[in-house]
Amino acid sequence: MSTAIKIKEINKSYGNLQALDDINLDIEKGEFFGLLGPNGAGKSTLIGILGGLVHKDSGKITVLGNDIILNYRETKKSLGIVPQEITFDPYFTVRETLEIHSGYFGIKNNTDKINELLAALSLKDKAEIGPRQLSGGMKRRLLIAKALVHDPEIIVLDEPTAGVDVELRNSLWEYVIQLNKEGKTIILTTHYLEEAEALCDRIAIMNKGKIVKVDSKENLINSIDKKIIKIKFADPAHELKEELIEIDFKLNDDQRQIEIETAKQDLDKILRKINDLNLDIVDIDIESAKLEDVFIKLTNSGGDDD
Ligand SMILES: Nc1ncnc2c1ncn2[C@@H]1O[C@H](COP(=O)(O)OP(=O)(O)OP(=O)(O)O)[C@@H](O)[C@H]1O
Repeated sequence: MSTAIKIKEINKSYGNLQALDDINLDIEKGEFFGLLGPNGAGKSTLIGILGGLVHKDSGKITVLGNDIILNYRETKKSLGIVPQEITFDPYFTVRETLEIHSGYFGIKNNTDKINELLAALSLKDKAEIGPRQLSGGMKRRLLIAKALVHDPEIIVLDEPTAGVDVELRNSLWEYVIQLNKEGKTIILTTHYLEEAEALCDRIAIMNKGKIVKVDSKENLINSIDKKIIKIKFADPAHELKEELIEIDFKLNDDQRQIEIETAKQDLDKILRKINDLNLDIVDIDIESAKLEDVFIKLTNSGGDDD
């Protein structure tokens, strides 16, 4: 794979606040890359620098080999950035907005691409109305369409599903997955960690202006030594209390269900102990660590509330 984006020693301060602190990151062509972090971690600042909206203090970024400052025009063509904040000119319809935006890239007749985007983002029947008449979720989809009219190689989605309902979220992901399969590089920031876990190949976790970890999703999840075992018994399992005395576990009120959080290597020992008691098991469920566990460990914060 060759490099799509190379970020080298990027620093950015706002007064006394160091929003980005020596950021180094390479994103390969064709990757589905996740950029995660709690509020204020610096994700949007980094994306703003990439898109030429925020001035970096130092460092260098190249996009498909082009320096973002020296080769500004080439960079713009390669990137489709969907920003977090929604802004539109209220005087133009959805279709006109997309036609005008195509014009910024020197694309004159872009009807096929515009129709493809309107269909893929379920905006077809809204094509002739103005952005003011769109709901929040529809506006966000128009923002995505706008970023893609020039068919960029690299697509950056900054919180694209905030305020988008589940059905449309799914169809949006289907479209983005298809673009990724066609070879487009996707960079995603999201606070929905289960979304990042389902979609991304590789993930960078940022916190307080720094990248605290970059790795494949599998390696990140495997780095957490945790299993959650849930077992349901046919009858109350009073005897477990004593048998599992040295293990941390939760037994529910009717004593018919037990939940144990354990290191992977203790799994076998615990299951044997339970088996030795000859309890009648009606259901068993073993859960692995989730991306959210990694996120919390590395940033000391939860995913959904930030
Ligand atoms: N224009 C600005 N002026 C001053 N401080 C800013 C500015 N933009 C961002 N910051 C600060 O820089 C830090 C990084 O903000 P940034 O928006 O990049 O974080 P983020 O990871 O995108 O957060 P979120 O998940 O909330 O979007 C925050 O502390 C923020 O308050």
